[in-house]
Amino acid sequence: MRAPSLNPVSQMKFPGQRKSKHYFPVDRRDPMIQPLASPEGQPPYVVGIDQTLVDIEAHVDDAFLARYGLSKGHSLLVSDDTAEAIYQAILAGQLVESEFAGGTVANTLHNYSVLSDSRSILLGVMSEQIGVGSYAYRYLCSTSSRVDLNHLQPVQGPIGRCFTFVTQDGDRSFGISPGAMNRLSHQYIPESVINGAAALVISAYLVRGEEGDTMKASAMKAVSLAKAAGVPVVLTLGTRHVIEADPAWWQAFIAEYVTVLAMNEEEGAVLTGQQDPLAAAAKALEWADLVLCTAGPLGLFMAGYTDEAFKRETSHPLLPGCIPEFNRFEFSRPMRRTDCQAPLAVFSHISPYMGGPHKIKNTNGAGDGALSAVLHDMAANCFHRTSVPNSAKHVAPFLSYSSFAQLCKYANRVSYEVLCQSSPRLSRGLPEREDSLEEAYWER
Ligand SMILES: Nc1ncnc2c1ncn2[C@@H]1O[C@H](COP(=O)(O)OP(=O)(O)OP(=O)(O)O)[C@@H](O)[C@H]1O
Ligand SMILES: O=c1[nH]cnc2c1ncn2[C@@H]1O[C@H](CO)[C@@H](O)[C@H]1O
Repeated sequence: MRAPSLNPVSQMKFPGQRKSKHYFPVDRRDPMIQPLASPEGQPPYVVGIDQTLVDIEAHVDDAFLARYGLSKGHSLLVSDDTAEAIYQAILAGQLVESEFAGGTVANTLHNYSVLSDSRSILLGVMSEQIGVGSYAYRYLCSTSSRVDLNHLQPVQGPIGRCFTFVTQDGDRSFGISPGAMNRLSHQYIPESVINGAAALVISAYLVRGEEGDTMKASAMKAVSLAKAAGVPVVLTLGTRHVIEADPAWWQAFIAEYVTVLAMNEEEGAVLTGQQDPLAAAAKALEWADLVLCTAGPLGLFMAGYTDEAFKRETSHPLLPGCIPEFNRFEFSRPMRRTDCQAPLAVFSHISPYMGGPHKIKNTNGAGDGALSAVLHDMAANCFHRTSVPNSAKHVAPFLSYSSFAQLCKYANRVSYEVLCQSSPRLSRGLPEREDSLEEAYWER
């Protein structure tokens, strides 16, 4: 097992220059501003709850998916018998490409920690007895040492398995064999950990359990604590099937608890009834404060609120869409609707970075990557607020350090990196400076 504590980190890596203009002015200090935090001050952390599982990746054809009742592009639970049959089939065909820690929230935390070089905390279960080479062992081996696993709940039995099937078009479909992944007890949701976080990340998958599973109740405890403490709750929708089972329940849940909603256009369509990702993001603003809607080869959209008093007009070309010139105020920074005296809805969009990688082998985790970038920017804002509280950046309670437009750029860049590394978990962060960026892309 790992050492109980992590290396002390008193700094946090900031999102960095994603454009030549200062994305974060790390080397330009305003002499009038005194940083107040002591050098020992701890940077913020992000906490998340996930179903602990390992992705077992295999490349198969559509007929294979049909044979085992899987749904293309989605995540379905499979019975123990089906899991065993699948496992034998992929072993016999020597189809296993990799076995790697997965889980949509855990991927997001891992990537957050890689990008920020900073701490995140994962809540979930972990097998009490771990043999070398077991799934639990692989899980621990492929999680960043910046992800704090000290609060995991020990359980009897295996963690979950996520058969990750990549088809020829690069799309991914999941079959989940849950093991003990849904047994998280509310006693392993520490109030102090939730209350001190820059954000709490959960996924819609957490409610998908069987009779007797405790995960949903534990997640509900966490969101209630976060709400009471004013900690932003970040919900990622995970897969269409979970939402379409009861969209009205999700709408009410989001309205009650969620600050930041992340979804792809399919999930957005079942939640809101709007096929168009921009329209879906706009509709979701009825319930959430900030929305990230990824749309595969179309890039991604963000929607949110800013106060009329702080709106900033873009210098980019105005874009057409179901909301004409929707990006007009994309240089504004997001705020909670209730923090705005006169809330103004703001939208932004970006096309895939460099048009997307030359060849995409696997799109698994591209959306999780985008969300980890948004979390990094939100946590950087918390860090800056405690370090330089009298900065003009904090005249209002903004949710992120950067504007909608910059958030889109950063999220999109991280998705591209996930696609290039062909893995939902980044093994390295982004370059400090993107020398090629200006000429190659932003200045185009
Ligand atoms: N085919 C593609 N070409 C170019 N860029 C892509 C492509 N697919 C995905 N991307 C990039 O990745 C981002 C996220 O993709 P996508 O909408 O597929 O995420 P997702 O379905 O939520 O993924 P996951 O659930 O596996 O994390 C997009 O906004 C885009 O920047
Ligand atoms: O039921 C689930 N719970 C948690 N994570 C899941 C589930 N199904 C799939 N993924 C995870 O989603 C990631 C890509 O977004 C994959 O890495 C996979 O592990």
